[in-house]
Amino acid sequence: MALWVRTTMAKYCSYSTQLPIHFAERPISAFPAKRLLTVRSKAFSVQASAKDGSSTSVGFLGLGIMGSPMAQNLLKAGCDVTVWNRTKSKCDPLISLGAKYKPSPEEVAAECDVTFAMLADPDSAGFCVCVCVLILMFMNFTASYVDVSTVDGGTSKLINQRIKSTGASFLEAPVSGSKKPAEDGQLIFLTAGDKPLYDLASPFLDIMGKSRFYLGDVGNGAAMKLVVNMMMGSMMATLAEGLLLSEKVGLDPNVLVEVLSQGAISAPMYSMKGPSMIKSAYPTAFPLKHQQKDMRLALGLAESVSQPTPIAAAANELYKVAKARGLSDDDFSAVIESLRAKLGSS
Ligand SMILES: NC(=O)C1=CN([C@@H]2O[C@H](COP(=O)(O)OP(=O)(O)OC[C@H]3O[C@@H](n4cnc5c(N)ncnc54)[C@H](OP(=O)(O)O)[C@@H]3O)[C@@H](O)[C@H]2O)C=CC1
Ligand SMILES: O=CC(=O)O
Repeated sequence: MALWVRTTMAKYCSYSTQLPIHFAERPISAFPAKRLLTVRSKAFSVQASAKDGSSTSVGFLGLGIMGSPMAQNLLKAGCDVTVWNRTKSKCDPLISLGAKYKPSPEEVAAECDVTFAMLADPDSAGFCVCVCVLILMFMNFTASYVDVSTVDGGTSKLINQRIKSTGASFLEAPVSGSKKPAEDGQLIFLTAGDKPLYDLASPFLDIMGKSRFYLGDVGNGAAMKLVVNMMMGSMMATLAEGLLLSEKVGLDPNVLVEVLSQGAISAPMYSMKGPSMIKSAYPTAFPLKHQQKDMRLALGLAESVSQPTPIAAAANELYKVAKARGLSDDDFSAVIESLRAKLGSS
């Protein structure tokens, strides 16, 4: 079946990095209407059993820095979890904790009542939906799909259309909070889309997170996440400037971090990241390439409504410089290196 789906999908979209463009261009009407065979009884049983989240099968696509601990928390809470990751080896620790494994995203979606996707960017999120859509149409008429990746609203709306065209329901639910909050089940979910699915998914969101916001129509969750991360990216760039300036004028940057922590502009991020930035250490919690992606998407959002965002635009340039210097996979706090280069202090 998986082979058939892949062959059929190849008619619609290639597996290249350009796939989401094909995905975007393909009209919904291109999908056949076989789902008229819909079997509704499963939907009712899913809704009934999911009140405490206990007997709903959960799929998880994408086991990177965030996806792995999120799936792990679901397993630890006793959920029935099936995983897939492009690099299979990242599934192994989850399998040893009791997760089931499927070799493709579409097989996870076919198998599970609710499938979560935690993928890198719009391209990879679009890819997974693209391959899942056909199988949902033919095999799992009552499935639900929750995308927790950070993507732009346009991508999220397309994913929503594609998933809805199968009869399945869709929730966008990007998260605020990094590696440690993911490990600790302390994420903040910024959700939008099908309200019944929000209710269905809430027990799982509550296992993985400390709070959840329901923001209405698809696109609002993505927009909220991008505004938050645009501000976070600018704040990090400001911290980098402050640390380097304090050093240049002979102050101890560690004292600056302490002063910041006691004043009106204190932020957990400054206290967490400042000390390691001073030591030029950037252990990755939030990869710099993802922060730059979020700045880019946020600037696109601002552009779409003619909102000036000059500070974020300037910060984005620093992340681009850092990427060009080979720091994509370091923590986003490595953005300080682009200023060190500029100021000639490294
Ligand atoms: N890290 C953080 O602090 C936070 C991250 N986010 C967002 O969450 C998402 C995931 O982040 P994070 O876990 O840190 O990222 P990682 O880079 O650690 O993981 C990315 C995941 O996407 C998969 N992937 C990448 N490209 C493709 C592709 N072309 N096809 C299929 N799968 C692909 C990777 O698979 P593989 O293992 O094979 O590479 C991996 O599972 C991003 O959108 C990020 O912006 C949100 C909040 C916090
Ligand atoms: O997206 C990153 C985060 O820390 O939130």
